[in-house]
Amino acid sequence: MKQHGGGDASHRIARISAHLDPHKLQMEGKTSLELQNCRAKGGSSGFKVAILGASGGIGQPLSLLMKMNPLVSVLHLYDVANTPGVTSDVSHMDTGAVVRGFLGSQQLENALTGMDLVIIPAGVPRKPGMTRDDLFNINAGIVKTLCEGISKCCPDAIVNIISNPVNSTVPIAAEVFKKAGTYDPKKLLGVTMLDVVRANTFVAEVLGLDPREVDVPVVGGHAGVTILPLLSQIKPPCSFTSEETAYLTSRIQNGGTEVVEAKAGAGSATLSMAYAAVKFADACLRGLRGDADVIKCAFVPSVVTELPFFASKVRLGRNGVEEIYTLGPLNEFERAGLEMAKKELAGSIEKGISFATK
Ligand SMILES: NC(=O)C1=CN([C@@H]2O[C@H](COP(=O)(O)OP(=O)(O)OC[C@H]3O[C@@H](n4cnc5c(N)ncnc54)[C@H](O)[C@@H]3O)[C@@H](O)[C@H]2O)C=CC1
Ligand SMILES: O=C([O-])CC(=O)C(=O)O
Repeated sequence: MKQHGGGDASHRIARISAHLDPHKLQMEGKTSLELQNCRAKGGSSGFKVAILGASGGIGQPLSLLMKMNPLVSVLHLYDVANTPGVTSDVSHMDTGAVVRGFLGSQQLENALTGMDLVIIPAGVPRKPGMTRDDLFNINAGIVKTLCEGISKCCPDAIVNIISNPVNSTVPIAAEVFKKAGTYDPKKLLGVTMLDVVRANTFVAEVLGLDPREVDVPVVGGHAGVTILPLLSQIKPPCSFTSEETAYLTSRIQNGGTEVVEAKAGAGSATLSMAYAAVKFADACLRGLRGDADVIKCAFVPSVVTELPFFASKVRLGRNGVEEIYTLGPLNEFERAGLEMAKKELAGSIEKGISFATK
């Protein structure tokens, strides 16, 4: 019997089950890209987004939240483990995005082909007593390989890097893209949104405000003293005692460690990170759509300081980062913090560059 929407019923059912199982696809002799295209026609108009590391602590809630984002028409979930289960689960949500799963390195290229935005939370998290830099030995190689895939399959995509240490993994990504001849500094962004999310929350707590009314710029990088909240520039404008400033700065800088210790060996921030990653990815997509005044903090290739990468407020647009804002007036406490941040950042950036160019 012919069905409305094209194809007979048995073919349509085969197509739907194949979309959930890449192995069935190969048996049918169709490439996953062919299938992706035919499925995408049924989805809503919007952007194509891939999550690399989609089965992890961050990856799973991030997949859930991106499936809920109306700007996403196609959502590719890639990991080296467990993507069939995560994909099956998320794909039952009755939202517009079409979800497809990709398992293992042989499926990386299909996962990346045609993507507008690639979000990378792949890699190991901290345990108590570790610094983010202790993750370098494992995560540097993971990010390098994934970025080589991006260069090959979706060189024009916006890339959001979550994997730690962000202060080094973003420079690694830049070097991989340079080597491949695909580097566009406007499209590479390290995700520091969680620092802003925490800063807004902790400041709101101290001031007795709704966190949604607070906006704290956080600049520098994403580890310890490189996380530099600019409390003198918060919205709404407020002043703090020196005790409040010291307490808030330290709590924001150590927010990640606070979660690592509370989880006691079970990992680091995942739920608040997924929330922050979606907030940031949504801003990138709104920028791509052409919305005006989309401004967020991110760790990007930058000339704001003498360092080649730095986190500050950026304006997101159709080409990615369209404007990077200067730091504005800093008070004495922040100026001292900036010097400490730059010193540590310089070493982490250099470490990433030399890893990728060796
Ligand atoms: N930028 C930020 O603000 C934050 C960054 N992070 C970082 O995010 C990363 C992930 O954290 P979690 O999700 O908690 O870790 P997790 O261990 O729960 O998940 C990581 C996932 O990556 C996958 N993976 C490993 N190697 C891969 C590869 N080569 N290709 C694709 N996937 C691969 C694993 O199979 C796993 O599913 C860590 O490096 C962590 O430090 C965590 C919180 C905040
Ligand atoms: O602290 C960690 O290891 C994870 C992270 O980057 C954060 O929560 O800010």
